[in-house]
Amino acid sequence: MTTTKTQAVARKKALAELTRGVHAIGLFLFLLSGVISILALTGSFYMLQVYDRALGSGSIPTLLTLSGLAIGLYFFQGIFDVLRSQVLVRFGARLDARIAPMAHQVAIDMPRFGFSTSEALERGRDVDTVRGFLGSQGPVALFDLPWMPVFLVFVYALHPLLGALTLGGMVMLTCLALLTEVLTRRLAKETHESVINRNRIADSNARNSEVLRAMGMSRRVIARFTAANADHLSLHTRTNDISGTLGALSKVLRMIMQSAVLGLGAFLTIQGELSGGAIIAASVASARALAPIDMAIGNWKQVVAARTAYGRLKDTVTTLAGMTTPLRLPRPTQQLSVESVTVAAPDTGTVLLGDITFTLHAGQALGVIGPSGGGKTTLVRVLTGIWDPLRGAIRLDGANLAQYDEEALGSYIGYMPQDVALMDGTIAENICRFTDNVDPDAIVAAATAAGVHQMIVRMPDGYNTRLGAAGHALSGGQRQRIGLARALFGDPFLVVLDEPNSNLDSEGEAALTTAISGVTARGGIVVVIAHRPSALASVDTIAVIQSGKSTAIGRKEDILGPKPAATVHPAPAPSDQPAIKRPLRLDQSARVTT
Ligand SMILES: Nc1ncnc2c1ncn2[C@@H]1O[C@H](COP(=O)(O)OP(=O)(O)OP(=O)(O)O)[C@@H](O)[C@H]1O
Repeated sequence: MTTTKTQAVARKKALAELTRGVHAIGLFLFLLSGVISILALTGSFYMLQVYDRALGSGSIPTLLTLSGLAIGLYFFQGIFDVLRSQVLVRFGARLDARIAPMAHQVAIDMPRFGFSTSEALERGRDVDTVRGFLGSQGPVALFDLPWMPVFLVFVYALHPLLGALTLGGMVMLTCLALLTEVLTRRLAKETHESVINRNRIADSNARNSEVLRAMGMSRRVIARFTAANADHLSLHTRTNDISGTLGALSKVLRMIMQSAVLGLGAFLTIQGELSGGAIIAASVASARALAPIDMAIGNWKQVVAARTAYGRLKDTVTTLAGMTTPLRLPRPTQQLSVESVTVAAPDTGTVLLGDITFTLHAGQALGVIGPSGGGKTTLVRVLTGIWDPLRGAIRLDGANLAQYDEEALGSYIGYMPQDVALMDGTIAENICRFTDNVDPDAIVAAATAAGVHQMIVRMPDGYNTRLGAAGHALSGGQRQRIGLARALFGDPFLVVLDEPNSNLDSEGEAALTTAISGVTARGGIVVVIAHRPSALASVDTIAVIQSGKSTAIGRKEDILGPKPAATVHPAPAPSDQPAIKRPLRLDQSARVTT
């Protein structure tokens, strides 16, 4: 079977899994709604019997029997109503438990592809929207809709003219429901987009809290938020105006209908075509026939929101199912090869890095230098699998990164981003990447390799120090050093460090140099991005990346010149860039050999 076919089958299976039991539960609720609708005729039958039988005969026992029967049936109706809402709520909770992990998986993946965190978190809210809807009156109205003919038939049986009047009312209310759908559909989409836009600004403001305070920017960013919020409110108001107006119109129509049925009933009674009880019975039954449409119009906003959210969740599930889980490949031990790699930004498709080729062998350390915006972090993103290359391949021991199982690949790679934001948890949890049943020695070994063990044990709670959101309980340098320990945890084969010394003091820089040497000594590969030359002390190879190209790559001495005899770390060049000895032009396919 081809990969596309396999993925299509997997998507179908995932969708079937997601909707497993939906048909059975749907059928059960449909039938239950039928029973409830039939029981809802109790009031009408009661009226009919009381007027025509009990009052006619003047029999108290008949009246008592009828009343007792009606009360019993009302109780049954109540029990079935409770049962229906409980089934809906439990079904919502089951759906939530099934989808929430997948929605969260997508939410944490989305920012990698240029989506804002508020857009990403929206996926989590989609689950809440669907679950909330299932617990509301919306689905009750939808399940009652197909049973409206029961009441229509009842009214028709009382008198065809009353049936025709009720049918006319149903048609008018259905037209109103369709009009609500047409008028609010586009607005609902725009309102959703305006919420995301407003939340994106709110999210960005909250993230920059310190900068805003220090530079007195609060008033201006609040104004930006207020403008976005005003857009949202205007759309929200328009949507509510439409659904509110049409909702009120449908209520008025229902009341007119109820009176019209009474009036027509009275007319027919005067004409001697209808009994007194039938007037009330017809009025109650016709009101009940129109109630589901009225309720559907009233809940239309939620219906649209739940439908849209469910559509997005279905996409999420099928997309994730289309991804094949690769076989777990053995830990790489030999080499990293970058073969004619071109990288484009996932959101815009702009090419950021073109045709990069090099090979590193076990025990090698590559320093990547170049001006700001040249494409160094972009290289890091493809080396670590954060972004897929547009063309070319990154291979570890010959296997493309895409062939590795994501979790296994993560354990073969150590990555330290430019801005180290640690996670809410303890230092130990952060270093071991939240691994379950971890060997404490492995945590200490990683901290020791990063030269941060002493710093940690000097803290009052040592490895159990809680870091708070984004690790704000630590200084920038401390975060960077713990980030290095996290990158070194489990002795990964490939260690990629993006400007690992930007916040380090001399002690931290020395520890970094030792850590890099440690990785190469145990047969690992290090790629280190550096603006400050001290990070290059223990690398043997240098690549220069500028304007999205690799303009030079080769042995460190050839690119930077021989190391000055008296200094351990090369002195910074005037531009704060390592001085490059050779002109910035080299064969793109230059291979670094050991
Ligand atoms: N997600 C993205 N979408 C679009 N363009 C991007 C994205 N990320 C980076 N870029 C662009 O790609 C180019 C290279 O960025 P990159 O972060 O790789 O540079 P860099 O060499 O690491 O810079 P610095 O040394 O300042 O960190 C820049 O022009 C940047 O604007």
